[in-house]
Amino acid sequence: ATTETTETTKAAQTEDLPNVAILATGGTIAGKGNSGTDTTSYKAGELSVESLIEAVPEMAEIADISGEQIANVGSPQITNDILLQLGKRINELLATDDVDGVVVTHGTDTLEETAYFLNLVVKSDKPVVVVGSMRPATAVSADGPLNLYNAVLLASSEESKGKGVLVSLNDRIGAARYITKTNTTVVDTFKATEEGYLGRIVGGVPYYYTESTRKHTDETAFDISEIDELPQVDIVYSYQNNQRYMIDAAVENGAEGLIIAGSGNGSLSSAYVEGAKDAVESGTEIVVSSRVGSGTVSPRDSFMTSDSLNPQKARILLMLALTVTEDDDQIQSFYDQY
Ligand SMILES: NC(=O)C[C@H](N)C(=O)O
Repeated sequence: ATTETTETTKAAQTEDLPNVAILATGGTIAGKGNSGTDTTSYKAGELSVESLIEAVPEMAEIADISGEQIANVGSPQITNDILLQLGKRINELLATDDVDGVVVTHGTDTLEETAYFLNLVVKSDKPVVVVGSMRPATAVSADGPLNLYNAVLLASSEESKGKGVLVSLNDRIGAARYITKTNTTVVDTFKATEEGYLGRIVGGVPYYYTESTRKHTDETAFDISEIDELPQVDIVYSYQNNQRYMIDAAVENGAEGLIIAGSGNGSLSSAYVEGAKDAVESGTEIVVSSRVGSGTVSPRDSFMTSDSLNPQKARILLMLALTVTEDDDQIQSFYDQY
């Protein structure tokens, strides 16, 4: 009888655990190097989602975990098609009562782009946490396993609900809207220098302190459920002596939108201004962002501006904006709100 009770209690406990789906896309968190000290010449996207889950058995104590392999690539190989597949799958999973939260494992190089995309297209207040690592799984002091555990912890937590898509590495909780990769190699690379983190994880407990003020998830105008292809949006960079052919090439190659990473507060050379004006004439939407890395690009008469979105996130928003409108005022209002 005692055994029976114990088993029933265990079963009840398991039922009570939140269900977290881990969707794996590759990256260094699934990377393998040749030695424990190889932290730069390893191969990203090698380990399967099953191996990632097996490496952290402690996760089973806080959640019922399931795994799905969406892709297994280094994050520079993440395409619009993968973004759409991932966004749709997350919406499908979160629409059921069987999934309480989602963790996406991802390479860190373009992680903020995927996180911001999901922040704009996930239609649920359930937690979605994007996680990566800076050291491959084979490294001495690999950071992936604890980052993954923390991501599952956040995805299982009631407190994480309604905060938009979260990014967690290095015991920090970041908002997809604000966080960016700031260092090529160090573990402490994801930062939001102006807005800061939403919180941190201490001794297995999430502590939240702030929230993003920008609209996200079910508050946005975007619905990808019927979308099979995103519009082509490219980025050109500002530098001294730049020539307009960079812009012309993007237009000739079919860019429906173009982000210009301006210098300073979005300043542009005369060559870029001329190129951009002609691009607008030929139907390409131009948004000016900044190469500086932080700060808001102030509104201007001639072109739309990206608010405080860096060029790579400004691109994500313009792709989605172009799925609903070509009206500059409406697109600008998305930059002001999201
Ligand atoms: N730390 C990382 O994950 C970097 C890797 N190259 C990637 O983005 O896939």
